[in-house]
Amino acid sequence: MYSGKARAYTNIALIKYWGKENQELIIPMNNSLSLTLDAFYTETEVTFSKELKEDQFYLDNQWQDSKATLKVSRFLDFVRSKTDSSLRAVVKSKNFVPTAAGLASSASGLAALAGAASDALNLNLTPEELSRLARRGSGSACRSIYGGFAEWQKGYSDETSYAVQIPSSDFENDLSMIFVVVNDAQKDISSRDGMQRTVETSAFYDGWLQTVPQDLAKAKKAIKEKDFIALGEVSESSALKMHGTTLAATPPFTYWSAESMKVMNLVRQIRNGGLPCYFTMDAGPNVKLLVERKNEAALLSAMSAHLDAKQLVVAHAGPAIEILSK
Ligand SMILES: O=C(O)C[C@@](O)(CF)CCOP(=O)(O)OP(=O)(O)O
Repeated sequence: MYSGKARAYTNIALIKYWGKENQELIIPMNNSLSLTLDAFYTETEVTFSKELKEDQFYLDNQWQDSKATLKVSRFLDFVRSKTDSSLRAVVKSKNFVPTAAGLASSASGLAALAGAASDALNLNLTPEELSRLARRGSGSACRSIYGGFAEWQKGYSDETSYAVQIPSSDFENDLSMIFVVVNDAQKDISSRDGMQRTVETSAFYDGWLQTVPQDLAKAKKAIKEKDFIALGEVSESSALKMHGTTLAATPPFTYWSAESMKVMNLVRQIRNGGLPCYFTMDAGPNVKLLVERKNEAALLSAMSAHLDAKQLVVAHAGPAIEILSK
């Protein structure tokens, strides 16, 4: 029996990953940049054993059926192919997210899985190698190997596509991210399906892609100069352009609900009132607010005048993946 355990934190992209150049290898169309957060993390334990006839996946102590297990078992197949092993595994994952629903991320889950599996098999991977491995589970997971700011360098092959830490002289600790949990969530299209449909059919996709390199450069410059306004502006713009591509897909779709729009307009209103704050969104209706830590309380009170305080979850910069003693 070989077992391993890891804890990995979620990350939110400021410059979005939205589309694959290679589905099988999960090579993205563009580089992306994220902030790892402390509020949500996944702890995963993996035990490979020759006694097992098939992989078993438990999430928060609930056995998961084959559909829910798809990303996990595909990832384990990949690990087995890399290590010439045929051993099946029991995977036990626990998501540590505040009560608010829908905040767990596949990024922390697949990153924790990669960490636990490599620990179980004593692969002793470098962060770059672990990032490359996690990418095969889920693209955004490759960024959760690092704390603070990370850049996923798209590369052009399995070997060259992985994330690296962005030096930031602690700027991440000047920031807060407030998750606004939106309750009118309709059944979402998964990020994997949403980006595939967009790449294949959206008239706006190329326009989005052309703007990414300059946005990435702006974001890295803003981090280097600790320029919050510049980072907020380029992050909000990146999210809006990414989501704009879905409207021109066939069939068109959007992750924005009526409440999402209300929150976005509220952020603009508060910003125009003089409090620097920006928003970003991913493959769901929840809205993530970016604000300087010194203005976190002011933004929280401005938002709670319009929203139920239970919908607001505060996060700060989070650490790198942790391999936990078995
Ligand atoms: O995180 C970002 O950069 C932007 C998104 O969150 C926007 F929704 C996409 C994340 O996609 P992911 O779940 O990693 O897809 P996979 O590679 O098909 O598993």
